[in-house]
Amino acid sequence: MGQDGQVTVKKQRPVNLDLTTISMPATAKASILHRVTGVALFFALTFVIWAWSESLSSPEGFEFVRGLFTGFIAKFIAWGTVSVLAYHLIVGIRHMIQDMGHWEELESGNSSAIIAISLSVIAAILAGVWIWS
Ligand code: HEM
Repeated sequence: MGQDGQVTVKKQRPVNLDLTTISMPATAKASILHRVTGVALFFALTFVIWAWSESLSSPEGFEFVRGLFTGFIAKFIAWGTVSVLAYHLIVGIRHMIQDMGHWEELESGNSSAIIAISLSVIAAILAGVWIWS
């Protein structure tokens, strides 16, 4: 406290807001990506719900949506949606296991984050093979 009763803070504190120079542990990366994929899923659902609705509206609508999925852009959106869902699901399951009191220590938290991210990368590769083959 200063003499005037106000909280005094050192003015020249080091501040680093440059994300590119901040070294983040795997747990932090997993957490940030989980939020990013949660928001991405929300927007991806507009495409999924539209495609569902259109394909169920009529036989022509079904053929139209089926035709779309022969193109790269629709395939890429579908791959992105499946990959982002796989990540959010896998890291979400890790999150719920942590909520039950496991993998909260530095070592187990870190290794479970690396394993969850690795499983998601494998899932994204498999999704790509599935969609493009
Ligand atoms: C397509 C459907 C989904 C959408 C749009 C969605 C979206 C979101 C969003 C926006 C958040 C908040 C993230 C944050 O504030 O950090 C979140 C959190 C969460 N999601 Fe999802 N999610 C979906 C599906 C799932 C699934 C299938 C799981 C299964 C495990 C899941 C597990 C979780 C968990 C455990 C959290 C809490 C994370 C935390 O407390 O930091 N979500 N989700």
